[in-house]
Amino acid sequence: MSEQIIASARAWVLVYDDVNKKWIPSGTSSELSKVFICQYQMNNTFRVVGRKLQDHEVVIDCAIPKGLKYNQSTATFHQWRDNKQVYGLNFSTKEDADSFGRAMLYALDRL
Ligand SMILES: CC[C@@H]1C=C[C@H]2CCN(C(=O)[C@@H]3CC[C@H]4C=C[C@]5(CCCN5C(=O)[C@H](Cc5ccccc5Cl)NC(C)=O)C(=O)N43)[C@@H]2C(=O)N1CC(=O)O
Repeated sequence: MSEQIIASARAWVLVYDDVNKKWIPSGTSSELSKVFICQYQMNNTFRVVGRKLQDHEVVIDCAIPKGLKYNQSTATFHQWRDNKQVYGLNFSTKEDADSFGRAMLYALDRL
């Protein structure tokens, strides 16, 4: 009854380098990852978790706060920010982006 996966998609996980004004891969190398939206039912919280397909390195693990502004920039690139950084998901397919985006909106709707 703990954590429920409500979405999974393939994407390159990026963070924005504000100094050099460019996207850099999150983690030690730029590799395709599996990204999930996980729901904790007992306290109705959600988070985005991502792990590299190859070595399972955790490349993202961030809470989805109530009121988050989730920006679907393009059909395959979605992004959002927290007080520390800007996260970007460069999805491998439009379908992956669509299903992840729908699950994100579902989560934001329930918070
Ligand atoms: C993987 C390469 C990548 C692929 C796709 C395209 C799509 C557009 N795009 C960007 O980076 C766009 C272009 C302008 C730049 C300027 C600033 C940025 C960067 C930092 C955040 N941001 C905001 O616009 C945020 C968004 C937001 C709105 C609302 C809520 C939350 C947020 Cl985060 N606006 C605020 C006000 O925060 C930004 O996304 N930017 C990506 C891109 O060019 N490339 C190619 C490359 O980089 O070579």
